[in-house]
Amino acid sequence: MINLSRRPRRNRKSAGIREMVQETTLRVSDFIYPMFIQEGANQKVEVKSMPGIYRFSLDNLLEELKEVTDLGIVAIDLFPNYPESKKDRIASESYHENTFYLKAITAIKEQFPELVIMTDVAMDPYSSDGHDGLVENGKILNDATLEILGNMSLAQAKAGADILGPSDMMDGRVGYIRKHLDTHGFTDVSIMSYSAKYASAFYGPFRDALQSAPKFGDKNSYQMNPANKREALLEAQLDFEEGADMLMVKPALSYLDIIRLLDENFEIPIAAYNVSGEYAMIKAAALNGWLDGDRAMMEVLLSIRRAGAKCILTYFAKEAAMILNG
Ligand SMILES: NCc1[nH]cc(CCC(=O)O)c1CC(=O)O
Ligand SMILES: [Mg+2]
Repeated sequence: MINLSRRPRRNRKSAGIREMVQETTLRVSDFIYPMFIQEGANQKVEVKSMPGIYRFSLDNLLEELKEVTDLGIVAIDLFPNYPESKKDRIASESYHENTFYLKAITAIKEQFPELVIMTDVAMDPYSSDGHDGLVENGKILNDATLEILGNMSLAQAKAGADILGPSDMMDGRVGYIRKHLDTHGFTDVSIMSYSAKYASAFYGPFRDALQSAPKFGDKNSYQMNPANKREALLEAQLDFEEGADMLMVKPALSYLDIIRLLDENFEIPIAAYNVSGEYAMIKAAALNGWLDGDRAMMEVLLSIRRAGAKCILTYFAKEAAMILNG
């Protein structure tokens, strides 16, 4: 026998001990479930590149939400899909009082008053240019976009949103939105800022889901360069100072170091967005029989928590909840 004073395997010798010493845990309430809504009735359309994820009309979404809330999921992030015919340069549909997205928020809140509803603040689903900001001569205008985001935010707050998620990456928008909300009496509406949002290939399936891909160019003049880390600190610092309640890193898996960095530097909750492409990757491999989808899913979610995220926006929310609930 070799004389070893440290045998780490002792802490792995039984299921009980392994559980006892487990450092990071996943809870169903860690998840925010992103969901897609479209206009119409009795619609449930599977997103091709996201098996198991659908675009629902409101009636079917309300049905689905029964299942979602029964699983113990406490929060959703709702994204609208608009037809090309409703889009314009200034995303006017986004703050039109009678638009189906805003009416849906109110209807969901009525039926599920306890459910936390997060909304997306950005122009892209409503923009004929498919960009998150206002386009002029091929350029994305920062300050003119803020005004539109302010209108959109106020409309979503009025509709009943609990948390607004500015995902546009314009400078100064958190402060602008905060002030606009406060001025109109919505001091209780929270902001979860997409603080470090990278220009990523992993948003592909989401843009399929919403038919929201940019009509020209790319998003590199507002979303961050995947090579940069210090810049994430600056973005987070600004959002913190401007009044964000929570900071988000997006995507999650290629940016675990950024999650950790923000968690170590800020005293507000850090969220991570396990994005559409990260979901699609695991689904595709699992459907091919190339890996165990359930195990890969749980491992990935745990890694995001371990890196320091308090909550995780994930399309896996339902499936992971089923496993966690046993
Ligand atoms: N403002 C748009 C927005 N909000 C959330 C996502 C991506 C989410 C995902 O891939 O799951 C995107 C796409 C983009 O920036 O092009
Ligand atoms: Mg910023």
